[in-house]
Amino acid sequence: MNAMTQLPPEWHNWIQENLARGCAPQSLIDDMVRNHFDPVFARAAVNGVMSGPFTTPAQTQTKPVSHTAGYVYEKPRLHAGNLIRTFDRDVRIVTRVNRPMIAVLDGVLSDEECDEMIRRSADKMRRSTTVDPITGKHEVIADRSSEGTFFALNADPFITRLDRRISEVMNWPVDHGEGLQILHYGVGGEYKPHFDYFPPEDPGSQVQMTIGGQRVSTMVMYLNEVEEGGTTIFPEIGLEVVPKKGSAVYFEYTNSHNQLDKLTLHGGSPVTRGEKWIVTKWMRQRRYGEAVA
Ligand SMILES: O=C(O)CCC(=O)C(=O)O
Ligand SMILES: [Fe+2]
Repeated sequence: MNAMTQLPPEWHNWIQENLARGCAPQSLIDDMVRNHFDPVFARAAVNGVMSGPFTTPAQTQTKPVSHTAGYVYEKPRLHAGNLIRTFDRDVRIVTRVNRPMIAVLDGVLSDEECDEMIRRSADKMRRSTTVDPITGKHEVIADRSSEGTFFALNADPFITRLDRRISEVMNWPVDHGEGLQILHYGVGGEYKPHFDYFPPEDPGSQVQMTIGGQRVSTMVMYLNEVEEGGTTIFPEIGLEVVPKKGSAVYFEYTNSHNQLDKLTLHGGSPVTRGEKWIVTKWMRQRRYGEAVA
């Protein structure tokens, strides 16, 4: 039998989900090889997902990245004005940075929605097992530390409502969005500075971008108050956003010429007291799930 050298979308999700749960990368590569993937390809695919922001904080590494010089700032996708009216909620813009394009938004989620999101995620992490997408067999991986989970687009009416509101706030089509990704940090938990876009020189980036193209924008929503630490940091410009339940930080980094804005380097600083729950939305250039040749 020929080894597989194309990454089907279900395997892309499978790698993403299991890395987010803290599975050892080598165990995922071994599983893929057992399922007839070419070993070199399997390693590139897992590395590619790892170099994206799907990894748990402990696995994240910064690496030198080269970028297009002279990023051209176009008209922001985010609405002008101080208030964004979505179909079911008004969201207030409290701070804007123009270069890079960053905004802090108030009231993206209600307190009840934040609580519900945490409840559902904690439940999901408890129940999580690894599912082999070919055999459908569920397996519990012993070395997993449940750090994150995600909700497929339009998973149920609650998620659908949030996906719709978030797409209106980000002013980008709902079907260009990846599923909502939840991350939980305890004391000491951090997310080292990284880019949310796929650096073109990383071998795994090509694999990532076969589905929906490059990422264009991010919104990180805070689900709880963090006692101390846990700010979202933008080291290139010295900005720190303090988590506030229901608020969010939004930023854009890919323009219509496919240039990438390296000033959007960002991370989550260590939580020094309490805990931190966030939900992140990443938007793609095209419909997510739409493969390109
Ligand atoms: O934890 C944070 O504040 C940043 C999270 C982040 O960078 C991401 O989810 O891509
Ligand atoms: Fe990020």
